[in-house]
Parts: sequence; C-alpha cells; structure tokens
Amino acid sequence: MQSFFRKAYTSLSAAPAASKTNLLKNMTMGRALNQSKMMIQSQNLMNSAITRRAFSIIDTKIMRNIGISAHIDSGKTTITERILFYTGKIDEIHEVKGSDNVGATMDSMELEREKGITIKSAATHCEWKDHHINIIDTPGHVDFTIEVERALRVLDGAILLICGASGVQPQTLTVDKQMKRYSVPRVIFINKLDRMGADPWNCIENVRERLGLNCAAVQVNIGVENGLQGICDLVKMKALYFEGEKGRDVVEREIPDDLKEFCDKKKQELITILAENDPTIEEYYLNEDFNIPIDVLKKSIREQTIAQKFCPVMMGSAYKNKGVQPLLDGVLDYLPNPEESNNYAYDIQDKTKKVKMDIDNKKPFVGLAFKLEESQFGQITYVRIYQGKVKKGSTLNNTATKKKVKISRMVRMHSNNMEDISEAGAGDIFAIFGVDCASGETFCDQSVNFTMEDMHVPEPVMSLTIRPKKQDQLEIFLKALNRFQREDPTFVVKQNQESEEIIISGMGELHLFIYCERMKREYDIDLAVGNPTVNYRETISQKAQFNFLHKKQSGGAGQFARVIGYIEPLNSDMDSQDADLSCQFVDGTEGQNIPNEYIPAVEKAFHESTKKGPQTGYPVVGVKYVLTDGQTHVVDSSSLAFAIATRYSFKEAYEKAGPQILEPVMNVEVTVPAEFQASIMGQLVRRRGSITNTQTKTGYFILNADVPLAAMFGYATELRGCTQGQGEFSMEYKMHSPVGEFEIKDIIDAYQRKRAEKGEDI
Ligand SMILES: Nc1nc2c(ncn2[C@@H]2O[C@H](COP(=O)(O)OP(=O)(O)OP(=O)(O)O)[C@@H](O)[C@H]2O)c(=O)[nH]1
Repeated sequence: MQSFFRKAYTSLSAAPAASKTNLLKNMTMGRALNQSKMMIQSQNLMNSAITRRAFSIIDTKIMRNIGISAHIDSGKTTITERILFYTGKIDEIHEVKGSDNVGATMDSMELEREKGITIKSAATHCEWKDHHINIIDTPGHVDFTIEVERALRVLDGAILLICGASGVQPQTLTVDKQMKRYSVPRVIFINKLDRMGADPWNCIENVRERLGLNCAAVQVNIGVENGLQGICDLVKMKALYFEGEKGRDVVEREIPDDLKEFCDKKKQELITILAENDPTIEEYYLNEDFNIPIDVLKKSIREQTIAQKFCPVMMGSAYKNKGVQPLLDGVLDYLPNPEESNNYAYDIQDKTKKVKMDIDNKKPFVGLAFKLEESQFGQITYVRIYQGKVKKGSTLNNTATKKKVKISRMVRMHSNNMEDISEAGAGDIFAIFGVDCASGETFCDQSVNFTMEDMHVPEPVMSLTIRPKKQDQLEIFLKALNRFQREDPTFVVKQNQESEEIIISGMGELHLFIYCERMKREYDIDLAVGNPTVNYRETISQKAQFNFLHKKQSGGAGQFARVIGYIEPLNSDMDSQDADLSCQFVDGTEGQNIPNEYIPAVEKAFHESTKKGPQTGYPVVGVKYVLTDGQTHVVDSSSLAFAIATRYSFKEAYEKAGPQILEPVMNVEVTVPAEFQASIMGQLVRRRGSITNTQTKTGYFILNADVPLAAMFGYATELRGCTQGQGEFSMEYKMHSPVGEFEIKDIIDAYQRKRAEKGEDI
C-alpha cells in the first residue's frame, strides 16, 4: 500500500491540474481493495492535493483552527502525534518518553522531550478529508497557562481532552473556564479508555456536574481497559474498528449484538438533549422516531456545538490507536470554520468602538501576533488573520508600535519544520520571519488602525533573584531575559532600583525553573539563582476617610494642595476567586474646588502609591480611592503639590482601613494509592491546606485542597518520599487570600529585616 501511495502521489504531482480529480477518482475507485483501505488511500491523495494548495489561499469553508487542551498528561501530545500520522504528515509515531528516545514530534524542545511534558505550544497543520486543519498543541501544566490562553484566543474550536480514568481534574476546570471566556466551541474526547478503572459514563456525569456543560455521547465504547476494541458511532449507528499498522485502517461493521440495546439507549439520550434546543429534532422526539437521517442529526449537533449550547462527547485511546480518526471527522463535522466564529477588534482611535471582523479576503488585512518563538533563523511570529489577506513582500503596520513591517518570508509551521508560502488569507494561521514585535500586537493594512482584544494575562505568583556568575555574560543574559519576556507575558523581569538585583516572576516553580534552565542550555549562561519567594499583595478591609493638606509656603515657590475623600475595599469578600485585584480611582468632586487640571495628578499619584504597600513592599490591590473635595491656593497649587498630598492622604487613610496581607492560594490535587490516604491528608493540613474534596477510585485516593503557595515549597520531594514515588500532584493558582494571623508577623518582620540589612527597596 505504501508503494501504491507513492506511485499515485508521483502521478498526481505530475498531472495537469484539471485531470487530477479524475485521476484521483480512477486510482481510488478502480481497485478491488477493501473498503477501509480505499478510504485511507483516497484520504492520502486528497492530502497531497491540499498540501499543494497550501501555497495559495485556502477556502475558509474547509479550514478549521483548533486547539487541544486538557489537564496535564491527559494525552494531548500523543493524540496530536496520531493525527499527524493518520493525515500523512509524519511517517512514524514516536511516543512521549518512548523507548525509541526520539520523543513526540510536537515536543521539539530538548527539555520537553527529556521531561515528557509540553512547554511551548507548537503549531502545526494537516489535511483531513479535503479540509485544512491548523492545530495548536497546548501545554497542560498550569505554569504554562498563558500558552493555553493564547491558543484559545486565536482558535475557532477546541478539543477538550479528559482522561477516561481520572475524569475532570483541576486543570480541566481551568481550561474549560478559559474556553468559556473566549467563547470557544468544543468537542470532548475521553482518552485513555484502555487504562485501569476507565469509565466514559462516569466522565460524562463529571463533565455535567463539575463543568456545567450540556453534553452527550455521540459514541459508545466497545469494551474497556484491556478489552477496548473500538467504538460505535451513534450518528451512523455503526461500529468502528481500527486495524492495520497503528490502527490506520478504519473498518466499519455492524454494532455488536450485545451493545445494540445500550447504543439505542444512548442515542435516545443524545436526541432528547438535542431536542431541547432544536425544533426539528424535537419533532422527531415527540413522534418517538429515533431514526433521524444522518445529515439532520449532524447539522443539529454542529449548530448547537457552534452556539455553545452543546458538547458532543467522543472517546477512545490515543495510545492504543483507537478513536482518533473519528475525532478528526468530528472536528470537521462539529467545529466551526473561521466564517462561523465571531471576532472583534477595537478602533485604536476610539477603543470603545468594537468592529466585527469579516472573514473576507477583499477586506483590509487585520492579524494578531499571538506567539513568538526564537529559531535558528531568527524570530518566528505566529499570526492569526482575522480579515483580509497578505502577500509575501507586502508592508503592514504594527498598531501598537506604529512601525511599518515588511513581510519578507511567510511559512506554515510544522513543529520545528516549515514550508514557505507566498500568501495567506482570512481565517488562516501562518508564521513570519524577522519581524520585530511582542506577542499580542496587531498588524493591519495601511488603511485601517485596529487592535484585537487584549488577552487575559494572569498575575505572576512567584519570584526569584537571578544573575550571571560571570560579569562578561551580562549582555547575553539581558538579551535572553528580553527575549523570554517578549515571548511570554506571564514571565516578568524587574530590577530592584537600589540593590540592582534582577527579579524574575512567573506562574510557579516549574515555570521559573524552565527559564533558568533554558538560559543555561540555549545561551550557556552560568547562573546564580536565589531562593524563590511568594508574591504577596496588600489590601484593606474597611472604608477610611482622609482629609490631607500639603502646605509648604516658607521661602521659594510654595506648595499647597488639600485632598478630601475616602478609600474603600473593592471587594466585599477577599476570599473569593472572583475578587477584583485592580485599584480604581474615582473622581467624585463637584464644583471647582480642585480644578480639572489637577485631577490626573491625583489619579497618577494614587496608582503610584499602590505599587508598594506600606507593610510588605508588595503591591496594593482591591482598593478604590474616591476623591470628593479639596482646596487650592491661587498661586501655590500645582500638579506636584496634589501628587504629594495624594500620596500622604493614601498613607494616612490606609493605616485606618484595616490593612491586610494577601497570599496566593493554590488549588492542589494529589493522587496516591489508597493506603497513603491518612499521611497525605496530614501533610496538607500541616501545610495550612483546607481540604475541599476527596474521592477514592479504583484503589487510588484523590484529594483536592486549597493550600497557600508559601507552604508548598518542597512538597514534590515530601510526596515522593512518603509514597515511595507513587504519588502525583498538580497545583494551579486559585486566588489571593488574607494571610493567617501567625504568618503576618513573620512576613512583616522579614520585610523590615531585609530593608534594615540591605537598605533594600523590594
Ligand atoms: N494508557 C494510556 N496512556 C496514554 C494515552 N494517551 C497518552 N498516554 C500516556 O500518558 C502520558 C502523557 O501523555 P502526553 O501525550 O504527553 O500528555 P500531554 O497532555 O501532552 O502532557 P503535557 O503536555 O505535559 O500536559 C504519556 O506517557 C502517554 O504515553 C492513552 O490513551 N492510554
């Protein structure tokens, strides 16, 4: 079959365009191959045809931009590897941490292959049944959550992966929340059905309860765990088996007799759920007619999925090569093409003006740089086109920097490889070379000036000091920091003004560790790394008035400014995930006691004051400053005087407003063999954790707890030690909560000590 394919591909490539379709038909139809083999051959031929088309603009109707998101280790990379194999992009499957030591194709960084985790999201594309699919493989580890955010921002649909044995896990909740935030329609794939204790029906219940998603299975598994054989498609009412090399031949048979009744029941469940939002299906339902034509059923699933009223659930085992091709069919059948998803930009002149993007190649070009990557050929910038098209050699505007950029080389990426293209059209994802920009910036045609909506960038929760051991490496060290910062908005670099120490902050220990490691490996820098510290925040718990007069009228130019008002908490409850961690200024003045020209100085000085809290030096959050009145002097008032008065007024009121210190609290999930239940609970309670959920599943004990980040240092080692290496845990940022009484004193003392010792301004 391989040689047949090669021959066919050669003749197809050489044939004139008009005869290719016929040639394709003849070659696939004229041979007495079995049904499944024919399917694969015609598939590969179509793929070749589309690969050729990749050099020109792709019709948006046959395009899908999808991401694969899940909790860590759910199998995203493993699935992507199968997708690339079945669509003819790679000739061989390499496993994550596989015995061949090659590593999965999408894990192209050395560190990714070593650790068996995905760090940066790699973009790729493939062709399936005459459709072009752009795929972003997103990392599952919470420390790289910004990669997930970025991917979702630019995708039209997603596959939400769930482990068939573990069900909904902490990060499934996070990625689901992110998908909801960006209104991304999704299909669910329950993976790892070959694992001990796997149960897709439990997972579906779990999804309904914990994610609140209206979902139903469109497939039923044939067997489970070691006995997993295939799946039944409830739309077609056929059984599908995956035979031949690596399960590449999809063979359709009748549903096994012992599953017929169960499949009928599950199909009825699907129809009942669809009927709620679709009058056509409702009519079938009311007539108790469950033999709905395939097209009608697919149309309903598609429309409701795109409208985010429903999620179709598919299933299988990527590792055992079962269920991946039907999942690809599901992507085409149920996820939107770029024309079917809504995207908006803001007019840079008037940010309140929202402009709907039009997937039309004739419209002015608007594209978002959503990801940067350093390669051996220079910076690669990934761009999603929201409208218009772009040709190699054209010039675009970067609306953030106002700089003109020449698009001299355009490519489609495939992990670390690429293919050159000469143009790309609306809805597509491509990459450009040598363009200087930061991620999140918008490129436009000269005729428009739009910016795409900002991405949600979470607050960094952990910091550490870092410096090169050798002075002559300082320049390359700063270059590396600069690059990482532009690639990743959750990686923040600051310099302490007084001690000149460089402080890097990020989303967790692993996040910061990876950057230190990359500096060592990619830049050969010998680093001195300090101890990690937690990013505390300060806030207030009650309202407090201020009335402050700043007056200096002895000699020289005088200063006079009075500010009157109050500060109050922005949140009624700080112990909540929805707490607003911003600071707001409200101009509540009436009349002209403070002339308008001084108000901006007051606002600016308030925001400046919140950058460094009086108790710990960490930023103040969740505070509203309301200016109600004031007083000026005809000669001596100035913006400077009002700025000084504001700073003192804030300090004065802050002391009376019940100051609090907030610390990052993590949602921790620990999975251990059941016999370790007691010791695990004890450990987390000692680490100031409050247990939120426990469950026991097939010999495993799973515990969820909210634990302060400050108490989680060294937990990986402790867990490994007490479970003989059999325990696993993951954690993600949940919220900033007030620090307990006992810890407050330690934190303040440490801050005062540090200041006294070093005269440091942290
Ligand atoms: N039994 C079983 N194992 C699987 C399956 N899919 C993936 N795995 C294994 O699960 C582990 C994690 O798989 P990955 O594909 O790296 O998961 P991921 O979601 O990409 O991981 P991160 O990117 O690090 O979050 C690997 O050891 C895989 O071989 C499956 O269907 N069944």
